[in-house]
Amino acid sequence: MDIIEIKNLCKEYRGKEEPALKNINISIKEGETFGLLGPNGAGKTTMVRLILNILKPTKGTIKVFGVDVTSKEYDKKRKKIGFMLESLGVSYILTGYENMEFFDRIYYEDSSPSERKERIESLLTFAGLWKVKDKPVATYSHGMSRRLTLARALICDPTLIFLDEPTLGLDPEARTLIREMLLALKKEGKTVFLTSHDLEEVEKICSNIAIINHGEMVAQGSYEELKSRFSARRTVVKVKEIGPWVEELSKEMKIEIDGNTIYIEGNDSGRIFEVLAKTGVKVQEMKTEEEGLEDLYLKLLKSEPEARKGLVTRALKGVKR
Ligand SMILES: Nc1ncnc2c1ncn2[C@@H]1O[C@H](COP(=O)(O)OP(=O)(O)OP(=O)(O)O)[C@@H](O)[C@H]1O
Repeated sequence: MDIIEIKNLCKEYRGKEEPALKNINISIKEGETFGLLGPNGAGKTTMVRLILNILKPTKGTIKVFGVDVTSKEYDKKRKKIGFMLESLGVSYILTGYENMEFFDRIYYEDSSPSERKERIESLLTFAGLWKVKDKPVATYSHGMSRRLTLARALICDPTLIFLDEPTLGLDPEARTLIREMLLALKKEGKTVFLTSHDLEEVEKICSNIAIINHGEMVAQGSYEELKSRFSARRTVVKVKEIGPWVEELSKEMKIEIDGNTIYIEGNDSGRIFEVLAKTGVKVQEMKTEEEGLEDLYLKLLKSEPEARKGLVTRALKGVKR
C-alpha cells in the first residue's frame, strides 16, 4: 500500500515569480525510507509542510494513509505521524526528561506513571540521552538537542516519520549518531521521509530517492536504479602522444583530453578498439570508469531543463509502481 501518494503537486507562494514546486508526482510504500534530495531552495521543506498540511497546495493532491491531507479525517491519522522539522521544537529551560514527559502527556493522557517512565526511558536510551535526562536542554550540544527532537518525534510510536534535514549543521560524530538512529528505525520497518542535501546520507539510509531542483523533479528511483540509469561509464585511454588523429577520433566519439589521457564517453570497448585502430595510435593503457552518484547528482542539478525532461521521463519509466 502507498503510505504517501502525491499527484501533480504545485505550490506557488504569493509574490514569488517562480513556483516552489512544479507538478510533482511521488508514491511511497509502507516501510520505505524515502530521501528527498535537493540544493538550497529546491522545495524540500515546502513539500514536507504540504504533506503535513501546514501549507495548502496551489494544485494537485496529497494522500497519506489513503486520506487527503486537507480533509478532516487526516487529523485522526496525524497521531501516527512523527516529525522533526528544522526548528528544535523542545524547551531549553526544561530537562530532557521533562520535555519528553510534556509531549508524552499529550499523546497518552491517561497513562500510568510507570508506563510513562518506561516509554520515556526507552526513547531517551535510544537517543543516548538517558544519563543526561535531568540536565536542562540549554546545557546540551546541538547534536544532543537534535537527538532529543528525534526521540520526541517518536513518542507517538509513529508508523510514518518526517525528518527535515535532521543532520544539518552537525559535526561528523553527531551526524553518525543520528544516522544510526535512522537506520534502527528503518530496521524496525518504519516509513521514513527524509529531506537532505547530503547525498552520502541519503545514499546510506534511503531505499527510494528523489532529486528535486527549482521545484522540479529531476530523477527518482532507488540508489542502484539511479546509478544504473544515469551514471555514465567512460573509457580512459592513455597514449604516448596526442597527435592530429584525435580530430578523427572526436568525429566518431565524444572525447575529452587531459595531457596524454583521452576520456571517451561509453564503455563499448569493441567499438573503441576499432576506432582507435583506424587512427593507428599506440595505446599504453585502457580502462573503464563508472561515474559516482555524487558526480551524477551534480550533473543532474546542472543540466538544462530540456535535458532534464529526458532524464525524468527515463527515471519514471524505470520506477516500479
Ligand atoms: N513562506 C515563504 N514565502 C515565500 N517563498 C517561500 C516561502 N518558503 C519558501 N519559499 C521559497 O520557496 C522555494 C523553496 O523553498 P524551500 O524552503 O521549500 O526549499 P528547501 O529545498 O527546503 O531549501 P533549504 O535546503 O535551503 O531549506 C524557495 O525559492 C524559497 O525562497
